[in-house]
Amino acid sequence: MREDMAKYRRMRGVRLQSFRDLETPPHWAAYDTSLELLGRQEAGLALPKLEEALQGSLAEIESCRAGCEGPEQQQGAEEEEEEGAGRQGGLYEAIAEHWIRVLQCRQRCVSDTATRPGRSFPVLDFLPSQLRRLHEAHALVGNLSQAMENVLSVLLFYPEDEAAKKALNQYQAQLGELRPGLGPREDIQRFILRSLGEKRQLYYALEHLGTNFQDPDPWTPVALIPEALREKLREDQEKRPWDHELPQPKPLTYWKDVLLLEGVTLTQDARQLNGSERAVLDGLLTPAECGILLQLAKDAAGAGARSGYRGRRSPHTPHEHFEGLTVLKAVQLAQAGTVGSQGAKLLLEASERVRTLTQAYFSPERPLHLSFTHLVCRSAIEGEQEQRMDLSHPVHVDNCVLDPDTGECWREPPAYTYRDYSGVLYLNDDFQGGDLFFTEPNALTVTAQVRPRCGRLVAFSSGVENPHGVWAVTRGRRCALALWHTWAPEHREQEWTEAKQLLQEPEEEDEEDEEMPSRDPSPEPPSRRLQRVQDKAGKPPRVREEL
Ligand SMILES: O=C(O)CCC(=O)C(=O)O
Ligand SMILES: [Fe+2]
Repeated sequence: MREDMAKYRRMRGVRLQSFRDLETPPHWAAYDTSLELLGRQEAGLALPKLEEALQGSLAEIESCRAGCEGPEQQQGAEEEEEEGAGRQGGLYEAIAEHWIRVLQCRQRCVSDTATRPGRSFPVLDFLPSQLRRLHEAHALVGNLSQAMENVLSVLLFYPEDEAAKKALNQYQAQLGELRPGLGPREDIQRFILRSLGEKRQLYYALEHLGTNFQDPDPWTPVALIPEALREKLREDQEKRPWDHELPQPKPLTYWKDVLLLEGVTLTQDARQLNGSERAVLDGLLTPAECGILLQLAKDAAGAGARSGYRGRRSPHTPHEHFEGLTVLKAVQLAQAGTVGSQGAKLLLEASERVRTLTQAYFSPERPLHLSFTHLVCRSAIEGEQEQRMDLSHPVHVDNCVLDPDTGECWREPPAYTYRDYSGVLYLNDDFQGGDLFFTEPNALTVTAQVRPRCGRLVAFSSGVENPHGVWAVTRGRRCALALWHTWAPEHREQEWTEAKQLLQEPEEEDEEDEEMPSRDPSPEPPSRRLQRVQDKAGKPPRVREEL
């Protein structure tokens, strides 16, 4: 059905307005429209839709909860069987059991409401992420009190959320005198209080009565979970929610190399990201490593024109600065003493980590090579953020030229047609806006979003199945390592190999010098070293890729 609909929508002469959707629940319709408007930087127009989506979601949760109090036979047969043992007790046990079922059902309403019709998995953190968008959109149009109410509501879910705390301080500073009574939204306060009360009872029952409880929320405070259960639940949480439904083709090869990298976890798979060949993995870099790479980007930028490092207006938007550093340039700068060599080395190592993971996850049978590696920072230009309509990076496909009107994608130049998998390894989250989003091929309907943070990798196939863009960075500086992989060895990134050789060269030279005392021992300037590496490779330098 969905495919047919998509086909009709793409047909010439058919307009979107020709369709009346009688199936999509109103909160999803409002949610999608709001994302579309936000994607077009129409914060003012998006606000009523965002509010409608949030209120619609809360109303939907209420109506779902009301359905939980029906007679016992409404419960699934499987559960009955599973918990049948409890039925041998007396009246009090039966009442307790019934009440627990009601609570379990009510808690499930959050996931049900967050699951798009026809999809298997809920959008993670549906309510908090709507509140985040609300506070950002209110801030963009200058409604600071409402921005405050919404960011305070985010903090009810996540009291330690650094980005929310920072935004709160900024709003406070901008507002000066606070309106008396300004606090988190009442609807959200009520929702959380009630939900916590229920969770407390369900965790008690889980610990003492051996009943089931799959907490749908990642925000539940640890303090509320009985200590004896925490470790086990943390493990379950990591597996959830694809543990029972995801078919696991060749799980061993799939995970062998991934698990070699300690601390890396799969946070969202393609299903959760509402698409195919997409994944979010966390833990690829430690905070200290992110710090080193951020410092590298900063030092290279600080060296400015002298170093040949390119800091300029973004090629995608006039409202942001854009700095891009290649691995070879990083190593050259390190050799010239302009940046620390630790950063340059880590840049190579991190890109290799990404390659290993991307290959293990998407292409275990066929080697992937890096075709381009780019450390990219996008910075909001202060004073130019009012009513921005543009994106930090417009919707595009990495290996073909997308025609959003027809949904077709032309695999021909100027597209980098040999790109097979893309990866973005994020280094920070202390900026506003800048989420990555995926869309349908119409470049309008947002299907998933990813919030950057240190050590988070979003990896995806580079074809038409993954159109994506980046929302405007409206405050601060967003840095990430962008990488593209190819199956074609002839498109392997030559500069990456050169950079690696250059890094190893001093040791090799020492050895060579010992063996060949007749060689001129005078140190070479970096540029001549580079020249020699290129000669060794025996090929003329290829024109480097751009974004
Ligand atoms: O930085 C990101 O999140 C994505 C960038 C991107 O899509 C690109 O450079 O092609
Ligand atoms: Fe891209």
